[in-house]
Amino acid sequence: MATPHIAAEPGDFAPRVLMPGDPRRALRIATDFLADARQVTDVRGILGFTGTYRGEPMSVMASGMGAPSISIYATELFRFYGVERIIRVGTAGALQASLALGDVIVASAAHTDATTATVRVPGVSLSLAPSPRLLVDAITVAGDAAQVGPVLSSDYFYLDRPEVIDRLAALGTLAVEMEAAGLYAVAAAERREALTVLTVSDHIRTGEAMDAVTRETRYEHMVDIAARALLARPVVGATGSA
Ligand SMILES: O=P(O)(O)O[C@H]1O[C@H](CO)[C@@H](O)[C@H]1O
Ligand SMILES: O=c1cc[nH]c(=O)[nH]1
Repeated sequence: MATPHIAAEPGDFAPRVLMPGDPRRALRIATDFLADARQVTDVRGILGFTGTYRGEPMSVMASGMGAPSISIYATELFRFYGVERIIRVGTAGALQASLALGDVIVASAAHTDATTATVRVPGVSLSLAPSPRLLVDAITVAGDAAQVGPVLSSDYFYLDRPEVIDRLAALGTLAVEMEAAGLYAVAAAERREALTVLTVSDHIRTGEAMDAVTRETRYEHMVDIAARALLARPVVGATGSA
């Protein structure tokens, strides 16, 4: 069995998946966090691994960048590989002075300029949000170690729109990234669970930024929160997740 974008067999993925954008971060997370990790797919260089975390099966798979890319992988994992729960573990640019490089954000909602909010129900802009129970689990696990709030999932990495950023920041938006909204829309459509946890890699206000290697490697705190939230409740099936 293979899908157009994943070359794995049935049972190759665990019901719980960590999903960074970067395939190299996926490899590092599998190596650092999972026991007995084995590679299960590498189509287009989008690496996926399955092993165990604290004795429970868990997978790590990259999403690539942007809503179209994560929508493909999340849909195929939910629809064809029995995945029940995905937590994106990504990087983001901070919009608020309260955030510093390396801080962790739990994305309780995702504003977006992508069509993913408006294409599914004509005339309606969907509220794109994580699974409430997964959100509560992550907040409980993180305690004071993460800020919780809305993010902007943008289709644009390079687009100078200070007025948009200012307005979103004034509305309490914590940071900008590119995939949370796409993931939340797919999870709603497939009736599965999803959440996004982010590490601040740069600051839109101050111009501070991690270099590429630090961005790839500084994920321990974020992944620890995400992996423990994934495990917080048993997985009992698509419509009856505990
Ligand atoms: O570090 P990742 O998870 O890829 O996330 C962020 O980094 C990429 C842009 O550099 C986008 O994918 C954005 O969402
Ligand atoms: O999408 C992203 C990710 C990190 N920083 C940004 O400014 N945008």
